[in-house]
Amino acid sequence: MDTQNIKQRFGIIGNSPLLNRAIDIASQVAPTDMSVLITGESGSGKEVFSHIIHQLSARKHGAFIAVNCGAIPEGTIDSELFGHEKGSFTGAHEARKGYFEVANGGTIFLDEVAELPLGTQARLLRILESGEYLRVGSSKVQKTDVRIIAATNVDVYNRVKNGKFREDLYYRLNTVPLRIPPLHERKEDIYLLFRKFAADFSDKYRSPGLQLEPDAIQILTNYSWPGNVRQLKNIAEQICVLEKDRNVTGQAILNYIPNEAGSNLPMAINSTSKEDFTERDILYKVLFDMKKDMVELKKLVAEIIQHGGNTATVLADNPQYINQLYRDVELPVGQEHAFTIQQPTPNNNNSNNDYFAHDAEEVEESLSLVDKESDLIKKALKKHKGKRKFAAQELGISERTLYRKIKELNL
Ligand SMILES: Nc1ncnc2c1ncn2[C@@H]1O[C@H](COP(=O)(O)OP(=O)(O)OP(=O)(O)O)[C@@H](O)[C@H]1O
Repeated sequence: MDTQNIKQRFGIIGNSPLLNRAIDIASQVAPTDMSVLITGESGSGKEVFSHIIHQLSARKHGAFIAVNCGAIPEGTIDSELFGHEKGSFTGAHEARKGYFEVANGGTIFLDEVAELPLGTQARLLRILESGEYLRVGSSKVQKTDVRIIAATNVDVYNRVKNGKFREDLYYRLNTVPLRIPPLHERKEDIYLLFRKFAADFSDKYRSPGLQLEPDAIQILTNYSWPGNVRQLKNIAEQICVLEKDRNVTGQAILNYIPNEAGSNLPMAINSTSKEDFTERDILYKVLFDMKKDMVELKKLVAEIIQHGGNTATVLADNPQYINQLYRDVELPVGQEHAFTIQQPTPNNNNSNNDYFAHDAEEVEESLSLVDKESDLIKKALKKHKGKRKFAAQELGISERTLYRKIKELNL
């Protein structure tokens, strides 16, 4: 099947040489049964390519199972992939088939493969080498015939160097590397993709078609698209649904595209929207600090409970809580290092309780952080150009948790 036919069949939009090259490699490797490691930024189309490979292979009538390794908790991943025997761990009331058993004769797509724990990597290597595996809680060797397509948006070799990914597994998976180019390396495809998505969404929502002014096209093309095709699709949908004027100007487009620091967008962003962004930035920072305070407060309360309610001892032993919680507050002389929090009573207005009350207010406000969570995550991802590792660090959560939240919140 030639490149154009593949594009038509799988709904792939784009004409850039880099994209065409990736399609060529996928179609050449598809019938060989070799393992493929697909690399590419978030949202660039790795899963789409895994489907192409499966569908153009002799296994096309077999199962195709996509597993998001980053979203499955470490404690259950072996059982999900390889199955388990009844009673092999608390809660294993029944024996369960794993994906490798279910996909026998087909293909497994292991997305975010770099997130696999080392123990699971050893099991995976065994399957790749001999097709053999053990169910969790069993010593009976099982056999399966599954093709593995793995994908990652991080540099797996870097993980190898840091001892987080097995080198032998890396080479075994990477028999054929397939790189999906990010949108900023195929700018000529951006407008094409936008037009296709906008037309599809106009159909779906029965809204009139969109026309882009030249400056709007230029802005779309110059934007860096850290979330790649997925982000472009989301923005096309938003514009399609929200934009009243179907003749979309550059200024209108700017309302949908995140502001880029050191932006190379061709239009000057007017001063009001710039100010808005700055205010929003400050708000995010405040919310983020409040979330950190919440965590510190929770730790502090837990410590106090563990110490039978002896607040003074806990505070004296843990000055870091006070430093963190009261970093922006000038404490009264003599109380910088330790003070007791008394039970607040309606008439008790002493200075210690003022602090307590002050914090209680903040805690109350910070409850709304649940609603702000998705905004914060988006903001962190934008700030770190879609790099989940750094966004997770900034948010103070693990990369795995961030990954789960992105899926949960449908970001
Ligand atoms: N060239 C393309 N033409 C049309 N649609 C595309 C193209 N590439 C990707 N898409 C669409 O973009 C979205 C994201 O693609 P996909 O899920 O394959 O990305 P991914 O790289 O696997 O993402 P992640 O890193 O989050 O796992 C999907 O809706 C997919 O259909």
